[in-house]
Amino acid sequence: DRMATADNAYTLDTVREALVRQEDTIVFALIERAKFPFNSQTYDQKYLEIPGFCGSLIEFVVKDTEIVQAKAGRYENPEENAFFPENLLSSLVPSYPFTKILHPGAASININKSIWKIYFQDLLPLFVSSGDDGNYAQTAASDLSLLQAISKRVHYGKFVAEVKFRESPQDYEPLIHAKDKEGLMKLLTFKSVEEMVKKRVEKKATLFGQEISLNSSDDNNGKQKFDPSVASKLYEKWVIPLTKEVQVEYLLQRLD
Ligand SMILES: O=C(O)C(=O)C[C@]1(C(=O)O)C=C[C@@H](O)C=C1
Repeated sequence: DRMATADNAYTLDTVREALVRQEDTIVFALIERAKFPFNSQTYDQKYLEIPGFCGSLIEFVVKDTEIVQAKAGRYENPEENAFFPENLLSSLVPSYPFTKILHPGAASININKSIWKIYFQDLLPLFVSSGDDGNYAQTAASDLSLLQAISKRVHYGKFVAEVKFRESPQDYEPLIHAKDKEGLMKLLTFKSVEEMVKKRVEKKATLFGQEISLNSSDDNNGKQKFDPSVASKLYEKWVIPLTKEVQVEYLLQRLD
C-alpha cells in the first residue's frame, strides 16, 4: 500500500542522500551571506524604531517571515522547525499527507534556540568581513536562508535516528530504557562517515566558491569567494554534533 511504500523510502542510504543534497544548500547559503559585510545594525536592537515591535531587524525579518511561511504551510512538513514557534498561526492552505514515519514526540524536539545563539556568537564572526554597506534587509534575508538550511539539516537527525532505530531496535531499546545518552551517542556514531562529510563539504565550498571563466585555464585564478575551511569547521564544530544531539533526544523519547 502507499504508506508502506512511502515508509520504505526512508532508509539509511536515502536519509544520507538527503543530508548530502542539503550540504549544497548550506554551502551556497554561506557564500551568499559572505557577500555582505557584518552589517552590525542588522543585529542591534537600538537601530529599529518600528511601532509595536521590540527587537533587532533580524528578529523582525525572521519572525514576520515565519508567520507568512507558517500560513503558507511550511511547518506542516515534519522536516521543518521554526525559530519562533510560539508566534505562529496555523496553516491556511489545504493539507498534504506527508509521510508520518517519526514518533509523535518528534514534534516537540526543536533546538533552534541553540542554533540561533551559535550562529550569531560563533559562526558569523568566523566568515564575514567587518564593515557596513547598508544592505541590512538583504543581510537579514541571507541570514534567514542559512539559518533555515542549518536548522533543517540538524533536525533531519530525527529521520536519521528513526531509520537507525528501525534497522536495529534490539540494540537501541536497552539503551533507551536505561536513558543511556552516552551509549546511544556511541551507537549512532560513524566516525568514517563524519570524516567523509567534512571533506566533501570543504570540496563543495572550494568548487562553489571558485571564479568561473570560460577559459578553463583561468579557473580558480586564486580568487575565492569563500574560505572553504569555514564550511568543514561549521560541520565539525556545530552541524554534526547538533545533528547527533537531535538523534539522542529523539531516541530517548522513541518508546514513550
Ligand atoms: O550518517 C549518519 O549516520 C549520521 O548520523 C549523520 C552524521 C552527520 O551529522 O553527518 C552524524 C553522526 C554519524 O557519526 C555520522 C554522520
